[in-house]
Amino acid sequence: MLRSHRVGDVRAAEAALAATLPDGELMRRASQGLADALGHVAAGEVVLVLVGPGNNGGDALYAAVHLLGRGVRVDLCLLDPATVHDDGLAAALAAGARVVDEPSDQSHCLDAVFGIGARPGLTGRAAGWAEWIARSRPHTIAVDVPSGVDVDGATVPGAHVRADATITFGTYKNALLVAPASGAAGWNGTSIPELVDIGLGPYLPPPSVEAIEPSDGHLLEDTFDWLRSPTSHKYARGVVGVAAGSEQYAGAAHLCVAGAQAGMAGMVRFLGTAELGRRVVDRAPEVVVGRGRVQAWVVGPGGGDDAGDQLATALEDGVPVLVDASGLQHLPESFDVPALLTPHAGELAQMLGTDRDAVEAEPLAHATRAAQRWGATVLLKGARTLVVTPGRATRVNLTGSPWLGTAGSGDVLSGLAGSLMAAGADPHDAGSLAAFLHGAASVRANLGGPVTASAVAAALPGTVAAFHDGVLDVVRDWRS
Ligand SMILES: NC(=O)C1=CN([C@@H]2O[C@H](COP(=O)(O)OP(=O)(O)OC[C@H]3O[C@@H](n4cnc5c(N)ncnc54)[C@H](OP(=O)(O)O)[C@@H]3O)[C@@H](O)[C@H]2O)[C@@H](O)CC1
Ligand SMILES: Nc1ncnc2c1ncn2[C@@H]1O[C@H](COP(=O)(O)OP(=O)(O)O)[C@@H](O)[C@H]1O
Repeated sequence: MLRSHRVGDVRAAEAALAATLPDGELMRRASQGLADALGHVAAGEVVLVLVGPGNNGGDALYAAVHLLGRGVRVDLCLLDPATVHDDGLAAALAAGARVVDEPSDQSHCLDAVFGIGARPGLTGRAAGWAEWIARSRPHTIAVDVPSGVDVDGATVPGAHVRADATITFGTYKNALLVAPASGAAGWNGTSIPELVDIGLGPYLPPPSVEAIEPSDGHLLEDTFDWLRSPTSHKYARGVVGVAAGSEQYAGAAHLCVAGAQAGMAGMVRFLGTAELGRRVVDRAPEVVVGRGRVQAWVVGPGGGDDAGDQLATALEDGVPVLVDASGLQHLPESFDVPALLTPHAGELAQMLGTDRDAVEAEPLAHATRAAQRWGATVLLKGARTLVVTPGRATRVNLTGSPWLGTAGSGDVLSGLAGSLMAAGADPHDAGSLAAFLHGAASVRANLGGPVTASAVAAALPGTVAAFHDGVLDVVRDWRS
């Protein structure tokens, strides 16, 4: 699991760790890690270091000393000479760095303007530097976080640096994992921002945000008891009820069922018109049509006018329910059963009475508001799907690629997540595991190119097996 922490928690952990160490040891570790991560910069090349007023600037100044020792040339732009980290500046100057007034034609840049002490949005010279980076495109590495982003809220309310990569210290910060701020951190293809271990681990509280990784396949056995039982049977695995599809969106029934069949449940029960039921069974003969006992419901994907009635009927069963698409327009005041709501940004905006742009600008805040409002788990679909449950660490999904934004892929996701709930996962685990597997399946189906929702569903069983066996390799393809 990748974990990120809020600034206040990082500062408290740093203080507790620093109290056990000689003065300056933490910055020594951070700057050494930073210099190691800059191993690709060759002797003779020029790095421009943008130096702010605090410890973030200090980290970069000491890293510059290592670079200069390797024959790299270092130019320094100081935001304010009066507030710069004095000892760091003296060390860098003694090692051969030179101070320049403004950026010019340097091919490498180290953004050490602000770190976790940042107030969001750059102004004055710092904003000008961010513009220079956007215009001149030096290869830019952000120190700890890209300057100007909102570190905890993971938003980008004003001018900020867009980096090619970020080297962060001790633990991830929310802005590095969660959109839209993560877009400034320089996710590149299959790689992720680099974490330098400075020994913070034992001092950190539970995370604010976490992300499932390919090595977390143990989560399946942790979550689904029957996986370890030699005597398990289809009812032990659970039955998922799918009320999806309509005359207009008949395909949603197939895709949702395909997702559900690729999940952990032992049986899929379909509820819809007789005609739709016949078509579903034609394509998936394992599916049982009609009412009956289920351990979880999926209601709403591709639903028609009867989505509200279907949701009311499902809720009478007293089992966990996943509500998607048109079902989201008929939410009760609150839920008596565990509930997983799976809107995209437009649907969440409608639920909260705001507009899509507002949700996309602040997805974490809006998903959190909805989770609190309905006392439910909210899975906000998007490039960085969020799963928010009151009282739990938010999960962000880091698998997939932009190719996953294709018609019907949300229907596959809801079937899969519902199937995981029927098989015993709570909404938080079901939503986050489903988002992880769904994204990974899309990349495995066709790394670097288009996929259909059907292809994603077809790749799911193999993805589940590889995850379980600990042999998942490439699971994401992001560029920012
Ligand atoms: N703590 C540790 O032990 C370790 C810390 N480490 C490193 O320290 C970094 C945190 O350093 P930091 O606390 O000095 O804050 P930093 O981000 O450099 O900001 C400096 C000051 O800038 C100002 N300011 C902020 N935003 C602004 C804006 N938009 N526009 C204008 N001004 C703005 C604000 O000052 P103010 O204006 O509020 O007086 C702020 O206090 C951390 O990210 C990591 O790199 C590592 O070495 C490991 C050990
Ligand atoms: N840019 C993107 N990068 C990665 N995944 C995306 C992107 N855009 C959308 N997705 C994923 O694709 C799915 C789309 O779901 P949804 O919007 O409900 O589509 P549909 O209604 O057509 O099924 C979600 O799982 C979402 O997280």
